Amino acid sequence: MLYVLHTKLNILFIINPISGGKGKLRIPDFIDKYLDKEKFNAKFVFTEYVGHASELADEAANKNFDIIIAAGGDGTINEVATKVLQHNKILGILPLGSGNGLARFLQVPKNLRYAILTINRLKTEKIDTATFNNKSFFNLAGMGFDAHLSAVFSSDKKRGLAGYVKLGLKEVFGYRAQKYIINIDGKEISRAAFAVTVANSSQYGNDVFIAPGASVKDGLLDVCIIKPFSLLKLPMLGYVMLKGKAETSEMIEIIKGKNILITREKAGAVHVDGEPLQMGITIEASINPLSLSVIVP
Ligand SMILES: Nc1ncnc2c1ncn2[C@@H]1O[C@H](COP(=O)(O)OP(=O)(O)OP(=O)(O)O)[C@@H](O)[C@H]1O
Repeated sequence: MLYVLHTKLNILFIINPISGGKGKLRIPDFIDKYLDKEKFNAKFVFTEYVGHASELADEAANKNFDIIIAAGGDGTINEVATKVLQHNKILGILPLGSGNGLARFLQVPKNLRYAILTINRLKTEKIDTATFNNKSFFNLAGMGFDAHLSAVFSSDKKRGLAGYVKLGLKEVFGYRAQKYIINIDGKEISRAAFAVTVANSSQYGNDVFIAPGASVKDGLLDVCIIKPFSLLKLPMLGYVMLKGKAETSEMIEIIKGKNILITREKAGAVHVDGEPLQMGITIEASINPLSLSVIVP
């Protein structure tokens, strides 16, 4: 949908200063330089703690903001989009995170100037959103090694891709697969798995594809089961994901569905769009088709 404007739209940029590990103090000036002032009344705010983006987005939606921009990574998008969805507003993305999984799927330009010009054009599309128990997610949610790593990463001072890879390699050595019973639209399977990811979109970020065939417009979730593997095969797993070949690899099983119930051995870590949380033994995931308006190129 393309908007034809008679009055200016109020737009709030919620900027996470720690996303992606790079300084962002000059970002408001940069946005101001390229944003179309004929179309928008803009305000900028920096987040100060975990959960702050969600509070700011809720407050803005309750006031008269039409569009709320998440300037950060998937964690920031999660907080902002959850409130945008609740209030039926429009989400925009400036991909300033470490991985930028959803932004990459939507092909929002990584170049900040082009990403701002994308906002100026104001083309929107509806995308699917999903829930993981009572939490909304937009890119990926999961358990197993992914969740363990996101918990360790969140307490690490260094963000960015290099920090993530370094930590991943360190943590993978001590990690043991767990058993899961997974019910997908009424069909039950039992699997030992290194990780179970429920994907709305296709990648963790940085073009590492766990669900290359996933789409935010198909009304389906992709349940991706990484099977237990010998550490000698770790480079192969990396290769398969970087090449977008997870669907044909013997190391990963992918099943599409709408309503997923996962029962695991013990309660503990999960991740929702890369942010660590604790949940119980059973986790229910479901899809809300074409429920969120997002600015796209
Ligand atoms: N001022 C702040 N200080 C510390 N943490 C913050 C602050 N503002 C936001 N956060 C938290 O930062 C976390 C990481 O944000 P985000 O996911 O956007 O970046 P990232 O992890 O670098 O990128 P990606 O998810 O794309 O890999 C989120 O949990 C968010 O709540």
